[in-house]
Amino acid sequence: MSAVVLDKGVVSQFVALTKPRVVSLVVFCAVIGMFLATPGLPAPDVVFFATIGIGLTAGSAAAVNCLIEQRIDAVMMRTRRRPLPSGALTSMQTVTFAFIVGGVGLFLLHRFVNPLTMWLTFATFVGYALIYTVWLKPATPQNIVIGGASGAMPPVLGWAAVTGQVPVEAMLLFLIIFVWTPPHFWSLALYRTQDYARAGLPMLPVTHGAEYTRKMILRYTIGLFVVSLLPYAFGMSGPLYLLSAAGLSGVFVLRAVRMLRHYSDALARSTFKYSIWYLAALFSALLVDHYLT
Ligand code: HEM
Ligand SMILES: CC(C)=CCC/C(C)=C/CC/C(C)=C/COP(=O)(O)OP(=O)(O)O
Repeated sequence: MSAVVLDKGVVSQFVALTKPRVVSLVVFCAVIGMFLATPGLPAPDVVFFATIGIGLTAGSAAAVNCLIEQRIDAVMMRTRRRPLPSGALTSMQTVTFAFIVGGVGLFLLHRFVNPLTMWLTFATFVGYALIYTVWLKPATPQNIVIGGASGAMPPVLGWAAVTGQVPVEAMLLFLIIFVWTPPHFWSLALYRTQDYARAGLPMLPVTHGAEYTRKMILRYTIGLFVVSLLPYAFGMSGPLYLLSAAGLSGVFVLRAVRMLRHYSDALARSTFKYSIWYLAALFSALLVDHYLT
């Protein structure tokens, strides 16, 4: 048994279950929320336990998603090599892992951070691992718009961890990720449409076609342009952030325009990658602005 547990290949399969790259950005946004929540520096122990607790719970949510979607993952080119469809891990191993990792995460939040953060993180877990995965994803092309609410929670969790409250500033950051999620996901869905069609999932390009999806991406990036300026409008950030947000969001809008006019899978793929750098850079700008201006 211990030989199996210590096997390096098995460990990397468990790590893969947690969707580590997605969770890294989730945790990054939560940590930025922690630093923005206070004029000085947040207590190091709170930052430490909140980061680990939110990261573990998010990883557990991703593992539950992998468990529930293993049959779907098996028919999509992008996901068929994941630990469950490839047979590297069993459902039982995944349930046990998700239960332990999520349980430890929530325990740390309750014991060393505060109960509000634990409950909000638990609600985020339920929102993604159950409501989005089981109910919304197979039911409606608006799945990621509604489900995006749980993906938008990380800065709120960070803020709650440090202050025990969820003020309007935290909700502005929620709004930014909420409006960012559709162009993030639909850019990928455009060049993965065949995958989603084969899996029978009602993603927007499958149900409404590529051109409609590209129009919606443009609308959301314009919305994101406006929403990304709100931290400045609300006096939460200064001119350094304003310039960064306008530049980053402007490039996103231009990319959406280009995708609408001259579509190629390569452009959609690079726009998807841009969406990830966009969020990381926007949140970094919030942080730099917070301490420098
Ligand atoms: C409901 C909301 C969301 C949906 C439906 C969604 C969908 C996706 C999908 C399908 C992928 C490709 C994953 C893969 O190839 O394994 C992806 C990648 C990614 N997502 Fe999202 N996403 C959402 C929210 C978020 C949020 C909130 C963040 C971070 C704050 C995020 C960060 C990332 C990152 C960093 C990647 C790249 C992973 C890699 O390079 O392997 N996503 N997303
Ligand atoms: C508890 C907590 C803080 C949770 C954070 C919420 C979270 C994990 C948000 C990210 C959402 C995500 C990984 C979407 C992938 O979509 P998908 O599952 O449809 O993608 P797939 O096709 O690659 O499985």
